[in-house]
Amino acid sequence: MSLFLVNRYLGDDEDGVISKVSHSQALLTKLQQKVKQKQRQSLAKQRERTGEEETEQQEVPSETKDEKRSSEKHQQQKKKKKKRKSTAGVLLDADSNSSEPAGKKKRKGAEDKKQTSQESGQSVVGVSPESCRCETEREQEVEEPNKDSSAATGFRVLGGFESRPVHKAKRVLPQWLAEPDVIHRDIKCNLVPVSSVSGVSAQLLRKLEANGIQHFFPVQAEVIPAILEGAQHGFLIGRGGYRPRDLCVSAPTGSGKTLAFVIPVIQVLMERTVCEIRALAVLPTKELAQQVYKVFASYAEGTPVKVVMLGGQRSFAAECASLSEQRGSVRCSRADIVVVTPGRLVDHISKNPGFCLEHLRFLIIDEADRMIDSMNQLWLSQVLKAVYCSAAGPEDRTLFRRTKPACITAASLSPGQMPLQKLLFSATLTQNPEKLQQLGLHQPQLFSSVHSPSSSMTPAEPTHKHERFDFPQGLTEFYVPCTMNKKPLLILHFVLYLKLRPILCFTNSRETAHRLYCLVKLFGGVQAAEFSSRLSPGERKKTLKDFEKGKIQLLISTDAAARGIDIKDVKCVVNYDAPQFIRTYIHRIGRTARAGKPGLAFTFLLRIQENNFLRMVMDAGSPGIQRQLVKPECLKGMEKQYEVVLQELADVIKDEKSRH
Ligand SMILES: Nc1ncnc2c1ncn2[C@@H]1O[C@H](COP(=O)(O)OP(=O)(O)OP(=O)(O)O)[C@@H](O)[C@H]1O
Repeated sequence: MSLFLVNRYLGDDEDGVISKVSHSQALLTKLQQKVKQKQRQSLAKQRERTGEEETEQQEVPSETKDEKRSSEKHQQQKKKKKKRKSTAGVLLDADSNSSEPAGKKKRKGAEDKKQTSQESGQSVVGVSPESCRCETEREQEVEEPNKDSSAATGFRVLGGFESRPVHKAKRVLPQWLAEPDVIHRDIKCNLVPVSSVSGVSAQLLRKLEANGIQHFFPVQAEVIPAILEGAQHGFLIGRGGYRPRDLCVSAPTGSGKTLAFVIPVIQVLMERTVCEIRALAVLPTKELAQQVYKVFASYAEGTPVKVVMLGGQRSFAAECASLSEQRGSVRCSRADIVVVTPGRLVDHISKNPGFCLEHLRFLIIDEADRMIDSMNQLWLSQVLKAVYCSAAGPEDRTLFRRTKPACITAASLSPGQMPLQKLLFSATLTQNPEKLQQLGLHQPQLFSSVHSPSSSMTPAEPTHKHERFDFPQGLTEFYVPCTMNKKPLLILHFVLYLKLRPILCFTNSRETAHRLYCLVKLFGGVQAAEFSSRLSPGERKKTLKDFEKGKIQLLISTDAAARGIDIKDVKCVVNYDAPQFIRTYIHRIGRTARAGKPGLAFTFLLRIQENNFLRMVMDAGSPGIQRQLVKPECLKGMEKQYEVVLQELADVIKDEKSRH
């Protein structure tokens, strides 16, 4: 049985006369006949009107008779048609009804056409087949408007073809970036008692309290439960057999992001039986890796969890020995958590056969935006290769297995998949989806405290031109208009007379840092130190320790200390050289006003730098930067000594250059 029946119009006679001829031929002949009839009919009418009827009768009597007959027949046919159409019209929608009957329109149109052709002097008598076809076409043209009318055809005409203005495509953020889980900005007003966050063991709670932590900061209160939730059925299998979502955390400098991953990772790994590398924390510099290692080690103490740091301070062989040992023919891991810099990580993946990442559960990427920028080192692809190197084949019968992430199907989830979860942290996490895409995130979830148009907008709104970041609540920003030669006097004025110490002072190059350090030392009266790649890792470590202990009043540093370094009670940050990029500015000033405490940030600006710098800061979402003028009289007293010191400095630098 056919589902659809297609009825074709075969003319008025459906008596089977044309059944032997092909339908199309029959239709064509019929149409041609009709055209002729119409032509004759209209000709006759015209003659009647112009009084030429008699003459015409003499000339073509037989034709006229025929015409009359055909005209009568035609009239009858039209009546029939009209009748049918009016019946069809009853079935049509109200909007398809035409005020004027279609047949009438058709006639009127045809008549109008004829009139026009006569006016233009065209003879209708003896119409050639060519002109006949032309006339037919014209008639069809006149009929066009009637085609629109569904009343004429009996079919409903569907709409939606009218042209509309084309709108320019808007750029939209993926939903997970546009609608993040919001982290409260104000630390002090949103403290959460540590005991009220479920899933943290009594042992860790005791440790937190012993370290003076009674409350979790907002970022910790949000992120710790989220990580624990992804591992609530253990670290070997995701919730419901699925891979947990990767997490991205964007919260201000000093807001406590380190503990937000340290606590849940240790909590999850405390329940492990076999020691294998299950968490890898990757940080851009040795100092930062050292700092994060310390926090991990402090909370892992007293638990079975073992933490190892790979930062290049020890020999490669010593690091290998700390990672695994050989017991007979079996390799045994000696680390559950490894804290590492990208360079050293790649070294161990490629050169250390005892470095096994096949059991990795957490990949923590701290200072994630910087790590994305250093992606050209290809460390991430090396890690993923090492994680999935022994991807099991179909013959594998182990309880849990590890296969490269692909489409989720019933078959792909059986046996259970050992998940790898990426955890990204930064104070200036990029919201550029193209950059984040390089990390191959799985159903990412964003935690952010940035209430900027770019993050609060709906996915349908365009992205904001400038990236916006969150600034620490307790921070007050200033800029100090100055000239190049007054900068050293200004910094001395800050330390000696304003007593803003300890000061962390940033320069744009290690040469400037060194010159300034030498100058301040020659000037005297200030305990100063420098911090840059001029120093060995050991010297840098000692310098930071002395600064933390309060032995150094003025630490002059390159951007080596701009990111992540957590030094308690830095009262003031000075940008001796204005930073070129907003991210650098945010990380530099974030060395003060940490953990909800107050702090001051000053930026020395030359006249030509003012406009661009201030615009950059305001565009980034700064709550406001105030102008701080230092009167020339305040510096007058130091000028004489400064001139002398400048002479000495030239000799010192010359001396140093000759020695190298
Ligand atoms: N719940 C808490 N209670 C009290 N102090 C805390 C708490 N959490 C973290 N801190 C302290 O706050 C300081 C800043 O923490 P942390 O270094 O983790 O900040 P961060 O967000 O990683 O900053 P950055 O972006 O600059 O790296 C540290 O000294 C830390 O000990």
